[in-house]
Amino acid sequence: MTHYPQEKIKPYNESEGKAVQVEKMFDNIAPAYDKLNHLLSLDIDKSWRRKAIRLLKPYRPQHIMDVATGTGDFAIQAYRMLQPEELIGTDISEGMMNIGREKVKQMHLDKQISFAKEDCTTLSFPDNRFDAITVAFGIRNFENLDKGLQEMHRVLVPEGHLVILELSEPEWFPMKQLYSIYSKIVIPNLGKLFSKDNSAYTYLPNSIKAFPQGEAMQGILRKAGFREVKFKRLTLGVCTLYFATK
Ligand SMILES: C[S@@+](CC[C@H](N)C(=O)[O-])C[C@H]1O[C@@H](n2cnc3c(N)ncnc32)[C@H](O)[C@@H]1O
Repeated sequence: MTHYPQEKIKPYNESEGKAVQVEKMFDNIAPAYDKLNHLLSLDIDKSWRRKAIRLLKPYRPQHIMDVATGTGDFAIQAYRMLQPEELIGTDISEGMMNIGREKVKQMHLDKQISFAKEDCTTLSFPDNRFDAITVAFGIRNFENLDKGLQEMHRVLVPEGHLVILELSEPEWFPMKQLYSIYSKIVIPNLGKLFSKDNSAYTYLPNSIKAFPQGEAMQGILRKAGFREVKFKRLTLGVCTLYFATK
């Protein structure tokens, strides 16, 4: 098991474990999360989500788990585009999922989309349970990335697919320079203002910076047992989309 730099980047302090702090942080920012998410990404996150889900369409997955589902935006979009028999959103933050539960109820999708508290590094599901797994902006927060990926591999059916969206640091001019200013000034200040959490939106760019991206992440996915691992940089590298098969 390798340990990666982002596993040491924690929201609040050095003493508590990362998962405990991440759960607290998301419970804390849950009421502001949706608004801030769309504001900080200038709504581009919506097109990233659609692009990611489109990759699954040809395989018509019927049993889907959306890991780190948070307030459910990815799960809702996936349900609309794929119409699976079953869609379970899992997360460690009940605060985030409660917002998601309320949203799906209002959309009359509460029979189609369910939520369950699950830490992705120790899933309670049996082997070969899902045809597809999706994770949007979640894996960067795992306390143990290798374990999380191994668990997702275990509960996928053979030939099942994993789709990951994760924020990344642009490597080239001019986006590298623009992103640098945005992540040092705009994200922490707007984040603090809207979420009232002084650390969460400093943790965000710091954890993005430390997280393995592109070819490095491709290697980590292969090590967890995935094959045909592909990735695509979106919006000049602000986000990276990974697609892998069990
Ligand atoms: C940035 S939010 C993303 C929410 C949603 N996927 C979206 O696209 O808006 C990250 C979520 O990951 C969850 N999370 C962090 N570590 C996790 C873990 N080990 N297992 C499951 N969920 C986790 C957090 O609680 C949080 O709700």
